[in-house]
Amino acid sequence: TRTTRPQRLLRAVQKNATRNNPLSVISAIDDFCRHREWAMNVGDEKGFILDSVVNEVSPVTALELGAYCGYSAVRIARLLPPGACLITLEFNPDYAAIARQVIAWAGLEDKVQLVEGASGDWIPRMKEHFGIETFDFVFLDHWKDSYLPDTKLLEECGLLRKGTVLLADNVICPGAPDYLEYVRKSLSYESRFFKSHLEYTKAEDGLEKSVYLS
Ligand SMILES: CCc1ncnc2c1ncn2[C@@H]1O[C@H](/C=C/CNC(=O)c2cc(-c3ccc(F)cc3)cc(O)c2O)[C@@H](O)[C@H]1O
Ligand SMILES: [Mg+2]
Repeated sequence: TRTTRPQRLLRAVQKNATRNNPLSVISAIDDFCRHREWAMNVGDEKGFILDSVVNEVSPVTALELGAYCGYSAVRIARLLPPGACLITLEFNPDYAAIARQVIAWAGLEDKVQLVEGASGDWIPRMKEHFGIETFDFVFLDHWKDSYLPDTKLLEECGLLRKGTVLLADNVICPGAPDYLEYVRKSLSYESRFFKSHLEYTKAEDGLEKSVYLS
């Protein structure tokens, strides 16, 4: 096929969503993925849980690992208080280009800093490059075997503080067993599982919310 799925997803947003209306962008993507082509966005059911955690934390500094097409960046950024910002790391240039346009269509480019690069390279540079002391909220939704190493890297770089909330997608499907074992056994985290379903399907999945206790 000439176009890629992310390109067709972006076209659906530009066709069906209203500029500067994040909810219409979210709905356009959910409709596209439910009725046209499945894509690995966190989706509406798990997205509702993501929204509730973001609203509870009301983060001033937020980090996302893995932007893909920008769906969860729009879900998170639309809820941020004034002056707050979301940094999202995406190392696939094609996905990054789509995500930038989806975020711009939602009118949220002033609240989102999309960084094109690998999380392992950029996490150590958060302080000197973005002036970030610590993150209030981290959403993990990139390669599932990167969840644990990146969490340990965030700890080592002093980017987590007492009360920082980590929210991880897909802890059942595809699964992140080493990450789950770590946050559930470690005395540095208070962890809780939110049962849900794999986006746009009836398959079991869920989110793990882990509060760093330092
Ligand atoms: C190097 C570190 C690093 N640094 C920066 N960006 C990185 C990165 N590693 C990866 N990325 C980007 O993140 C995104 C990857 C996301 C990976 N997500 C799933 O695999 C997934 C799968 C299913 C599912 C698929 C098929 C099924 F049958 C069932 C379930 C459902 C889900 O919700 C899922 O999130 C892409 O944009 C990568 O370019
Ligand atoms: Mg996911």
